[in-house]
Amino acid sequence: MSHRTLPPAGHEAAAPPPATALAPPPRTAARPPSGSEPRSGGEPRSGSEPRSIWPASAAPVGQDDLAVGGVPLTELADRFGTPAYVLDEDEVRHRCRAYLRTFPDTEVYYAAKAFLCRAMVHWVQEEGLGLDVCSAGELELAVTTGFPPERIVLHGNAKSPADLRTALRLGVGRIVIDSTSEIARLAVAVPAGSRQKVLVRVVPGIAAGGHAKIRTGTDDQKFGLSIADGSAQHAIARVLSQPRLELVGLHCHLGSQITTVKPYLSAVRRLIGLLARIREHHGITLPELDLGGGHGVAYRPGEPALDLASLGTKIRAELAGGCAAAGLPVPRLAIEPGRAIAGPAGVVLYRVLSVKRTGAHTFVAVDGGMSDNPRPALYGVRYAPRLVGRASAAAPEPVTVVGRHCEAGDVLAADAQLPGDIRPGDLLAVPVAGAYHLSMASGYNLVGRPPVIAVTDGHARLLVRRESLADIQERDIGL
Ligand SMILES: Cc1ncc(COP(=O)(O)O)c(C=O)c1O
Ligand SMILES: N[C@@H](CCCC[NH3+])C(=O)O
Repeated sequence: MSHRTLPPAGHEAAAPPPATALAPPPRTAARPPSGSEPRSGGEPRSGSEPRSIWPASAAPVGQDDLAVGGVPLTELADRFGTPAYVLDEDEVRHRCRAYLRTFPDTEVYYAAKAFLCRAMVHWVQEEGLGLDVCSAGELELAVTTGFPPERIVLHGNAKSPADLRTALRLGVGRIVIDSTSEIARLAVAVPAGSRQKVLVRVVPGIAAGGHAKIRTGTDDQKFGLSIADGSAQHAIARVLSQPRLELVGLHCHLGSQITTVKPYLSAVRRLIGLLARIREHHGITLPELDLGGGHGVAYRPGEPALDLASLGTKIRAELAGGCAAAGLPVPRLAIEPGRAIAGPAGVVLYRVLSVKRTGAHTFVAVDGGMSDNPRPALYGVRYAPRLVGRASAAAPEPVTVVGRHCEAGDVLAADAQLPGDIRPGDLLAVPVAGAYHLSMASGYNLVGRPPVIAVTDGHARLLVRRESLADIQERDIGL
């Protein structure tokens, strides 16, 4: 389906919540690709029915190839080279729609840090989502692409003067206060006669998230203001004393890659408690509650994923019950999914450059690495690459897929299963590559960042070109 023929944004908002979790509704009759596995959305399916971690459009082509968005991956590798990131536009759009259907009456902000480019800005806007940004860079890219600034929320634990200036100049809808030192700094920058809507990011004291480095709901980390030690309450009082700041609500983001609903419900309870105390002390009722993102997806067959339908139903029930008990009106809800929208829509293609068999391991080295995907090195996460473009009768063997960088820790997929005859020249495809790969890419070893290619309806188009040596050299102005 081309995006030109899509219904207008919000068109499907009145439909009943889907039976699926983060999965898009069924669109094609394509069979899941061979060797595939649970859907990253973790949607409930009957019994032992196989589920896929690939985009819903993924379909086998002949004996050995796989098409995504109707385009064979071997064709993409030949045309655009490797490494290359492939983004299934329909998958992104359907994930946006699944959110809007599951969370009616909610502001759904796509978290741009997961992955942003101009096309992504268009897709998210056309589907009717807002945008969560955390720098002047993300903000400028979005607004200069035409995204309405009033539907943007700005985050950051250490917003620079340029971030704040840009936010005020462009007129962002909301700024999330993350520290007390930011309050006066922001207030003086707001032009006389106007008011900036703000939320205060609070730390509810809840441990959740896929790895210690990405848990942000507890007191022992850098984000937000603690409810337990009173910093949140103190910041709220300071904000309320600033006439140029309009406090519209509370924000919390528990962490990332959360696969159960329970921590979100605990957060709702604690935030309602704080809303009640704010009304008691300050006589005001805050109208908004932003629960952040963090919705987990499966990266490998059998891994758990957050059930979006259950999240939607249970959050609404908790909010309604808790507010009724506290005598508060139900605030307008906001959420900020990043990974669950972009992650499963992406596939990365690598070419095998060498295969080394040591005593204990087989190392399959490819032409990318930790410079385009630092996640395994950062969090020890695992991926499930597969061979495409060559039929192999060899039995699968455990291998370690490594990158090309000068680090022994440059691992892309530990304990992966690939055919025993894997060899240089083979093409590997890794699913669930759309979030936090390229957005965290580095310039290590000056290899240049890979391109991003959109696929839809059997067509491929370049969204972001490969970073060339000329790009790299241009920045280095010499002596
Ligand atoms: C404030 C905030 N909102 C939303 C997100 C998006 O998180 P995720 O991509 O896990 O949904 C993040 C990143 O963890 C974040 O820091
Ligand atoms: N970058 C992390 C998650 C942190 C998200 C940003 N707060 C990941 O790759 O999983």
